[in-house]
This record gives sequence, structure tokens and C-alpha cells, in this order.
Amino acid sequence: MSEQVVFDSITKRYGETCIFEDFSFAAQKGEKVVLIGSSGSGKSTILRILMTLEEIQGGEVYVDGEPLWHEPGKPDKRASEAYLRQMRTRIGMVFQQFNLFPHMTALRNVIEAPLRVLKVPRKDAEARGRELLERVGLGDRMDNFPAQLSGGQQQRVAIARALAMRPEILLFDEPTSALDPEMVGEVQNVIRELAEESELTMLIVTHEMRFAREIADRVCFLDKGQIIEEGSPAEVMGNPKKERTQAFLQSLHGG
Ligand SMILES: Nc1ncnc2c1ncn2[C@@H]1O[C@H](COP(=O)(O)OP(=O)(O)OP(=O)(O)O)[C@@H](O)[C@H]1O
Repeated sequence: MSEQVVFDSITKRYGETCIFEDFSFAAQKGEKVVLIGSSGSGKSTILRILMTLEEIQGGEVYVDGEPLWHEPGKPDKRASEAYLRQMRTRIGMVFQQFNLFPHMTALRNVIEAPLRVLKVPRKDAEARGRELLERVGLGDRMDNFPAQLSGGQQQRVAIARALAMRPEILLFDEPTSALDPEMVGEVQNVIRELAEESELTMLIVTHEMRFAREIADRVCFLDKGQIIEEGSPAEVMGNPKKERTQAFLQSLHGG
């Protein structure tokens, strides 16, 4: 196995507040890593840094061995927008709040980036878009606008949209936490199938422990910008060694 994502001793600050200092993390190609931890521990920030939505102040992130923030040939300068954009095409992200374009149909939402960014011919983009929407169970909803779809359906469109860019890495930031409870299962099923069937490297932030257990090859428990404990779901969630992990899991069980 090779490392597809590496955080090498990064520093991340918001103003004066240091979120990560000397933070390192790696995910293997095809690995499904679930990040758990209390609110504010830095889980979303990890995904946002990888998606180049947040800059770092020290260290480096590598994707497939290539630096994300220090463009080769320009190691002392911030990577150019063109370089970041090209690196970003390898990574897809599904957000808590779907973030669909409201004025576009489901199909249009899915094909927009392949058309504009990858310059895929419209016929091919549409064929692939239809296939992906079928795959997430929305074959009969392709021409609906987001407002005509339930939250669960919108999130499934968002997953199809991320897949349309043929990423190598797929990031999920609390993908079901904005959903009504009855829709959580349908979205989790789609993600679970994807995890079982695909070679994608997946990083998933979730507060849903049952889902985390089902989907993860490895669970990382974060606290205050540090990975306190990591291992298989059975190890971390079934038999946590560290007090802070135990306290976190108990706080969830306690409601
Ligand atoms: N844009 C920002 N400006 C300032 N501080 C921020 C910003 N974004 C996040 N933070 C802070 O960084 C820390 C880590 O936030 P992050 O969203 O990564 O945590 P999290 O573990 O994903 O939490 P949650 O489970 O609540 O989403 C928090 O203390 C948060 O307040």
C-alpha cells in the first residue's frame, strides 16, 4: 500500500489561535478513515486543508507524494491558484449542507464541473451524470431542482456530483448531520456501498458511531488538534485505551 495523503508536521492557526501544531497524519491509498472527536477538535479543518479551502502556516501536505502547498519549482512561495486547482481535481468533498447550485437541475449540478473544469464533451458528461444519479438511486429525479428534492436526495446528488470529477480521494464532512433522522439511512447506505465497492481513499468526519464502525478501516480520535488514539473500529470504539476517548464515547452514549 502507498500513502495517498500525508500531513507532515503541519501548523494551522486562525489568527492567534493555534489549531494544529506539528500535526502529522497519513492515509493509505484506498483506505477509509473516520475522524471522530468532540466539537472544535479540528476534524473539519483537516478536510478543509486537504481541499485547499484553508491555508497552513507550517509543514506540508502531500497528495500521492506531491506537495500541495509548496508548488514544485516555487517552494518558497504560496502555490499558484492554477497549481492548487489542478491538485484539487484529485479530491472531492461532500459537505454537511449539500451546497448544490439551486438554479440547476440535479443532472446539471452533476455535470457542471466535468463540463467546465475537465472539458468533457456534453454527451459524455451527461451519460456519466445519468449513470451516477442512477447509482445513488435518483434515476427518476434527474430533472428536479434542489428545492424539489428532500435533504437526503440533495445529499445524494452532492455525492454523485463529487464522483463525477473522478476523484482519487473523497472527503465527507458530517454528511448526515443536517438531515432529518428518517433520511440519514439512505445517505449512509450510499456512502457505505461506495466504501465497499470503490478504490477511493475516503476521509469521513462523523458523529454517527454506528456508521463509523461499519465503514472505517481505521478510526482516529481527535482532541484539541491531536490524534489521541487510532486503530480499527473495534479497538478505538469497542475497547478505547485512553481516558479522553472513553469520556468522549460515554458522552455520546449518555445522550
Ligand atoms: N474560520 C475560522 N476562524 C477562526 N476559528 C476557526 C475557523 N474555523 C474553525 N475555527 C476554530 O478551529 C477549531 C477547529 O474547528 P473544526 O471545525 O475543525 O472542528 P471540528 O472538530 O470539525 O468541530 P465540529 O465537530 O463542531 O464540526 C475550533 O476551535 C473552531 O472554533
